[in-house]
Amino acid sequence: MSDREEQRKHVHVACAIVERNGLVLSALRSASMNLPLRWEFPGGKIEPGEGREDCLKRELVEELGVEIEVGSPLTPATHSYPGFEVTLYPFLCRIVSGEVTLYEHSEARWLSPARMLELEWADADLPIILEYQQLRAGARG
Ligand SMILES: Nc1nc2c([nH]c(=O)n2[C@@H]2O[C@H](COP(=O)(O)OP(=O)(O)OP(=O)(O)O)[C@@H](O)[C@H]2O)c(=O)[nH]1
Repeated sequence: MSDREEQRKHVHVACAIVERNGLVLSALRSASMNLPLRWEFPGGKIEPGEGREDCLKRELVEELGVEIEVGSPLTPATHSYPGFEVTLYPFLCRIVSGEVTLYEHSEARWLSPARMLELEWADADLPIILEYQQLRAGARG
């Protein structure tokens, strides 16, 4: 690996696939955020020494004011954006208390899994969405 690649910023992000009544929660990044106006799964950067599940629980309280239960992981996805790389660690989750309140995002929507790709997602999310759609299509048999 060259010095340049070693110095490239790589962020590790836990993200929540929050399910309720067969729908999944998506959140729109606000115009002031990095990757503005792209849809994403709520979550954020894992802090030093923090577990992925603990990160998710913290981020969901900070971003949306909800407490969640963290369930099974899906496959982590790594993506190169201009200027940085990200690895996303997705987990199936459900809300155990609180109402979704937008503290950082500009919009939130509950989507059916089959219609998720009608929105413009952050590029790194695409493999996660495809895996999730297969999982849920399989669950319906
Ligand atoms: N939470 C979340 N972040 C994602 C997703 N997909 C994706 O590429 N990301 C990227 O992962 C990073 C998450 O960082 P973050 O939300 O904690 O922080 P940020 O860059 O918005 O702001 P900050 O650096 O001021 O904390 C962002 O660069 C974001 O663009 C996703 O589905 N959920």
